[in-house]
Amino acid sequence: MQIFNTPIEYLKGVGPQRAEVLKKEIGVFTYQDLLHYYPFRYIDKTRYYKINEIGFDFPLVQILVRLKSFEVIGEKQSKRLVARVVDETGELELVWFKGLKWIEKTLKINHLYVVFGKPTFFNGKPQMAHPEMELFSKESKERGNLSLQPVYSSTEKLKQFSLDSKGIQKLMSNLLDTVFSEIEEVLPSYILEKYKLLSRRDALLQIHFPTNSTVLSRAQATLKFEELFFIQLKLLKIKHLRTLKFKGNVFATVGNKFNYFYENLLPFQLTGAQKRVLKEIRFDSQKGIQMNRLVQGDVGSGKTVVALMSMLLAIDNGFQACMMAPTEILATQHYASIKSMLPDDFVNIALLTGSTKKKDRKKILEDLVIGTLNILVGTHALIEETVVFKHLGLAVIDEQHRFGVEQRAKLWKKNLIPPHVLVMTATPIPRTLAMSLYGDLDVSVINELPAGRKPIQTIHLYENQRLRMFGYMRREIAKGRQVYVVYPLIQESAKLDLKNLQDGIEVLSREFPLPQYKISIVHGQLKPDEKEFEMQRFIKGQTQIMVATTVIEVGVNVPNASVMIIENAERFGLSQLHQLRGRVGRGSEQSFCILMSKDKLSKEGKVRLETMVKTNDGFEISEVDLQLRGPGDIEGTQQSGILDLKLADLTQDQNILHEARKTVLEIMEADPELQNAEHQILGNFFHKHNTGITLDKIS
Ligand SMILES: Nc1ncnc2c1ncn2[C@@H]1O[C@H](COP(=O)(O)OP(=O)(O)OP(=O)(O)O)[C@@H](O)[C@H]1O
Repeated sequence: MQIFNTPIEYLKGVGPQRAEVLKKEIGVFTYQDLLHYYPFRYIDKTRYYKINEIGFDFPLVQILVRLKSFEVIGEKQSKRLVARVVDETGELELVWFKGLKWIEKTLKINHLYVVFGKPTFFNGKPQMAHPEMELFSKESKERGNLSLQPVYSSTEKLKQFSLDSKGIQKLMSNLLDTVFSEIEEVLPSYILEKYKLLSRRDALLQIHFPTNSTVLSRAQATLKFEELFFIQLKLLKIKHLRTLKFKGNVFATVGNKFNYFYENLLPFQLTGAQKRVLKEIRFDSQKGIQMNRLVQGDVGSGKTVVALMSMLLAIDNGFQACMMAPTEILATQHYASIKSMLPDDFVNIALLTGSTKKKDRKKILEDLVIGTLNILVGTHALIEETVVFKHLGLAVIDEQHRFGVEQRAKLWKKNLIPPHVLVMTATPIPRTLAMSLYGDLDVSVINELPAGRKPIQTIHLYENQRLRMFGYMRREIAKGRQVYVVYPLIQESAKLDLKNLQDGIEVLSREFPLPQYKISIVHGQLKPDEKEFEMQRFIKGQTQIMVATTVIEVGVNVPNASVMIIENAERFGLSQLHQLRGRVGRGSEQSFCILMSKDKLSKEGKVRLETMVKTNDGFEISEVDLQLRGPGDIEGTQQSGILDLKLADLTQDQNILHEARKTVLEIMEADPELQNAEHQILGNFFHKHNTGITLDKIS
């Protein structure tokens, strides 16, 4: 095993200088790092193309040509090296914009070259920019036998040390010579057989030196499976260790508060999905095992009431509960909506945020320690050291996936027996991401909207159709409804944001003048109490229009609002648009979402707006979002470690992820300690590669 940790300078063909560049440029420090430096594509080398075959939109090709001439032309930015190459059918231009000096030095007139690249047409002539090229030699003829030529990504700096794709491949060949016999299997053989995976040795060999495309696909599938399998194993192992280490508070009874609320106070019938999720929570919380559950529900699906009833359950069993929200506005909103559902002296409930006054804060903390405070709602202020509960039984985190495994663990530090944890997310997360990001949690889904909701109608309008937008606003306000108008927040320029907003307000105030119409304005530059004041005016129905930057994005609940207008909608991400739209359609009347955009949209911007018009389904939207942006840009993924994926791609490899997770679940069910003979191999891998999972880490 240790051989894989050998520093890369010891590999034949590397040495100290190249080692430095490999480390700096592509993070390759050890043999192992290089072994997992996979090609990012393969060139079909079964043939050489002729220049006169090259057409528009051609794939990567390999051609055999003679170099006739080259020269550096242009100034500054447009400075480039242009080379003229020919074969018996025609002439082609090769162009480089970077690394000119280096390339110029290596080119040899009248020699034969093998050139790879993606051809295009420029000014009517075939051209190839930044091609890879090597002198034609006996060796390249032989390597031509490899029908699929791997391409490794390289950098200008690496190339200066002859580590272009070919150079890296040479190192790979040396590496495999050295370590091949040491590569050990990591997956049990029954899994390899079941999924027709290659042995690990073959997979690693084939991914770097593929014999043909069929074997290559199997090699890729094998390594992807392995990668995703071990992430899942890690997550589910955390979960298992947690159950071993922590007893859970037992919520044995469904008591008076819960029942009274359900029978007398609940203003509507729970949906089937809400009931099911509550049942799951009740079942979990009476087992004596700490609950860690994710409740996923689309916007407006009624998560707050589920959270509240779970908290009542905790209180009925002699515990306290807390609810944590990512922003002050949201925490305040949760606090207000919970209070509004309960009579005054039903439970003791308080709000704690960064702007709670010193005196109030002191009283809250005292009540918390002696246990007279039942529910504490707040922001991240709740996990500060000074906040001490007498007996915290349940923590609800309304988190919009801002918390990863480790952050959640912070909450548990507060208690000998950690509280049950309920994570609520409104933005639907694509299934694959949810599995990876929250793989250690049990998942409940509220997949049903309250009865009587009409699907929101979404309309996309361009600037020259603004009058129609005013029309919608007037009509709805005349019916007694309220309207949101939202402007994007351009983080880099708070001033510009404000200007945008102010211009918008000016126009709106002209169209909707006082005293008939009243407008609330909320933006990031206001103090918390000013924001709160403006929000309250709108919530209470004293104003009909709420103009805001995206501060209202999540969680605001004004059922009477029926129009959501989003200005510069093309600037928003899909999940944000969906969240914003979710602020309307929360009552029983027909609601509208109007997406205002500029005329010229990018391709992606167009897809986003079309998707919004087409569907109201948050899960569908999140899948499109994942495809457009990739997992890296989706909030929360940073902390999860799933971005370190070397090969697997969460968008394309959903099936593999699914199967990997299923396999791990079966293993953890049957043999959680990984002691069976067939699973020892997994235990070994786990310990050797230490994935960072120890009891300390999760305590
Ligand atoms: N079963 C139900 N029947 C009717 N109305 C309901 C039901 N459950 C919740 N509601 C109402 O629907 C609205 C949305 O509920 P809630 O605020 O809990 O949604 P949410 O899931 O938190 O959504 P978001 O993430 O968008 O804030 C509220 O006005 C709430 O009172």
